[in-house]
Amino acid sequence: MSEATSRPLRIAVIGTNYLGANTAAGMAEFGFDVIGVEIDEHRLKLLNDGKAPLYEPGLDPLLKKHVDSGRLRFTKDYREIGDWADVYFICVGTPQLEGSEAADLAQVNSVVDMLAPLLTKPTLVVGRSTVPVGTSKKVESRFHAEAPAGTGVEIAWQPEFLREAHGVDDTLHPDRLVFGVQSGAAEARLREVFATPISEGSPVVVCNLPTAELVKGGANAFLATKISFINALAEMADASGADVTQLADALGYDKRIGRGALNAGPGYGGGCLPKDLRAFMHRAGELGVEEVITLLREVDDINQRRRAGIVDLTHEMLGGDWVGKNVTVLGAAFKAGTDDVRDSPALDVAGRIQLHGANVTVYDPEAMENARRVRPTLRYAPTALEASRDAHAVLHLTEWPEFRELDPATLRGFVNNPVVIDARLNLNADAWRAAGWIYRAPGKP
Ligand SMILES: NC(=O)C1=CN([C@@H]2O[C@H](COP(=O)(O)OP(=O)(O)OC[C@H]3O[C@@H](n4cnc5c(N)ncnc54)[C@H](O)[C@@H]3O)[C@@H](O)[C@H]2O)C=CC1
Ligand SMILES: O=C(O)[C@H]1O[C@H](OP(=O)(O)OP(=O)(O)OC[C@H]2O[C@@H](n3ccc(=O)[nH]c3=O)[C@H](O)[C@@H]2O)[C@H](O)[C@@H](O)[C@@H]1O
Repeated sequence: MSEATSRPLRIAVIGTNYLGANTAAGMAEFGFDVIGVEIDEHRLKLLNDGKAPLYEPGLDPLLKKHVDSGRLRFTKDYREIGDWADVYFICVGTPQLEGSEAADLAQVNSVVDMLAPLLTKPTLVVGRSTVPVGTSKKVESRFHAEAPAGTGVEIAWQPEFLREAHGVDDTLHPDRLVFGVQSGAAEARLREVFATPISEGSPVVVCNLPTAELVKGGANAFLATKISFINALAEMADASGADVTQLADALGYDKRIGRGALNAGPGYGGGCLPKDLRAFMHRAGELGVEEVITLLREVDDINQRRRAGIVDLTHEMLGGDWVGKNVTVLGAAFKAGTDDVRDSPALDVAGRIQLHGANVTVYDPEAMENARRVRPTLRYAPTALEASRDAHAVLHLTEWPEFRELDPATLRGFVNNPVVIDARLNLNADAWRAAGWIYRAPGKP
């Protein structure tokens, strides 16, 4: 409840795809009145029908529940939120800038363009998008200069750590809340907004704006580093006959290390870790902290090497010849549980192999539509079995449970050549070998 008016808080969520759709639904679930602002007509229509614009387990029912209850609606018209909300959350995209490693802040700037002129009363604008350190102060200067309310518009930054495929749970039950604030009033307002998870035990870190911005970039840089570290150990395992999965299990028991983000595989992808690591390096360069770039450059290089390594191994398993060879790619999403194909290792590998001249057929349980849109020249099949027809090599590149449940004996009947490359190290090697397959998994003997 707003203390002043005894009505539920009013929350505006600007930009409602992966981050924003989860945020808007979560805010409604916390009991607030929510308006989501989205400029993409297709997403807007889906959202107003109570449907998520993406595949995210549990999000459709939550959206539907609150669209139906009237607590949540979506619009493209900023006039509906001007002077309406108690808190404005900025959740627009910050992709990699074309031709640079920097973050592209055009969407954040477009929010300021449209929102600032509509704010005539004091209010709180909270950034949730991932931005380079220093961005929030620039956003603040613009609001102060361009909003009729001037310095009455207060800026806070509250980075979000949700993982796709776990978006709803991570939004409702965050493992931590980071409030980058400049006043006790802003902290109090954020504590009011997140009262439910705080009462359930989510820890809160209250800090200044640059710390909040750096926490987010730092978290993703650390995750990327951990993944590349285990992938470097996979290279060591390949060179020495060790098993990287057992290695990860044994390292993970050390509480200081932990087992999370230690699954070796085709490297990290998605709409966040790759571009956030690069934006972090770029910003470090601007700030003159070159050592950070030296540290993280290798993380990115190892990640790229994983994709190239899978292509090389496929070439080797095809007898060193691409021509006339059929390659099946199981998986298109950047990880299981999502239809997101942004910077997906699976699609990248598929595209590289196609460029070499092989015929590539892709199957994914959820990401076919998105994959077709970004890689229209690849072939697509409606099932894993169909995709494997006449294959000379089958590549397991996204760890969907249905791939682990495939019967290798049945699949054996579909292919030309029983070669499987388990880049996710997630199939039952013994079962595949017993069914007559040549099973290879980078990092495993
Ligand atoms: N995808 C994820 O799981 C997470 C993303 N983040 C960060 O959150 C931010 C958003 O990420 P995504 O949702 O993945 O991005 P996205 O690019 O998928 O979605 C951004 C949405 O904002 C809309 N938009 C752009 N400009 C707008 C404007 N001026 N007004 C209203 N809507 C506008 C777009 O149409 C789009 O629907 C990024 O900074 C990302 O790094 C943070 C945590 C998790
Ligand atoms: O900033 C963001 O947007 C989000 O980025 C990641 O979330 P997400 O991209 O959804 O996916 P992760 O589960 O972290 O996986 C990222 C990539 O690393 C790969 N990965 C992950 C874990 C692992 O052990 N090994 C590994 O190769 C995944 O397959 C995937 O390609 C972070 O985990 C979130 O905390 C963060 O909020």
